Amino acid sequence: MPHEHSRPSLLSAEGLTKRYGRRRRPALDGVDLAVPADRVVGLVGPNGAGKSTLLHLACGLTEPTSGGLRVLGRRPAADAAHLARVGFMAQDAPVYRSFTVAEHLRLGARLNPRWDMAFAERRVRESGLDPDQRAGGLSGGQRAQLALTIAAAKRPDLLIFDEPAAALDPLARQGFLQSLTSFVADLDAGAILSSHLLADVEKVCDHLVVLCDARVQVAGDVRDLLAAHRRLPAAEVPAGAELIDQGVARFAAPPPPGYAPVTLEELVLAYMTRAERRPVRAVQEVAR
Ligand SMILES: Nc1ncnc2c1ncn2[C@@H]1O[C@H](COP(=O)(O)OP(=O)(O)OP(=O)(O)O)[C@@H](O)[C@H]1O
Repeated sequence: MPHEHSRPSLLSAEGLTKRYGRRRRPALDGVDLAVPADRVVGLVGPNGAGKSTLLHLACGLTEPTSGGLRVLGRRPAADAAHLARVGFMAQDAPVYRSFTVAEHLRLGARLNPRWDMAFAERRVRESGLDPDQRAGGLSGGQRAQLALTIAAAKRPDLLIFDEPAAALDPLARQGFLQSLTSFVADLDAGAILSSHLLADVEKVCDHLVVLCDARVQVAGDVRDLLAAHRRLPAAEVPAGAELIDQGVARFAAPPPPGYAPVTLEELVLAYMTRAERRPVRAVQEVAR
């Protein structure tokens, strides 16, 4: 994380709210978030939590109902130059089924001013893809590799992935995550990756955002979060600690010795369980 002070934050949101219809519950409800530069962010949360909505807002695919969002210091998709700085890989790695692999690369070159054809062709070779094969005939893993290559060949400063590896078998997933990690390092880029697969998040991410019930439950660098949370042996909560759920507590200051550390999975589950037990909106509605 060497450029923290010289680069704008990856993502910052203030009171970010998105409703898809006036009568519907908001998909995002007053989200405040500040993700520093140069992070690989794991965005996790249950189905319907608002993860895709947040990623679509970040790419400029949809507009907020209220509140503000900045990506790399600017309004999402502010202009063509800003669009070129963000690579997006949507759920299920969509590709043009009737286009060949090589045609995808040529299309990428026409659409993206910073396109790196040498990189794209090398990646296609390295992933064993046949340039003449139509994308409709690729396996899920091959399609994911093609979509990742296209996103990275834009040479973006931020790569955004919406559940990129969900449909892949363990071997294809491992290859995909290795490619993702090496692209992020080579491009010197940040990345945001939504996933239900906590083991994947643990492998590749250094920053975590837990989104449940349209709100951020906890966010921070994984190292700091793990350092601040401990497992409590009994129901008694020591001074300076807040019980989250599932016997996991957050300490305001470095925890005293004697408490067992938590895994990332335990930490995420504690916040998800708390949000499920005590939905913020339910509490607000009772108070009205
Ligand atoms: N285009 C849309 N029109 C109407 N409602 C939508 C639309 N997109 C999302 N929603 C609703 O917004 C809420 C959040 O959905 P979103 O897809 O952002 O969640 P998610 O966390 O990505 O879920 P998942 O993990 O299942 O992909 C859900 O209630 C969903 O039904």
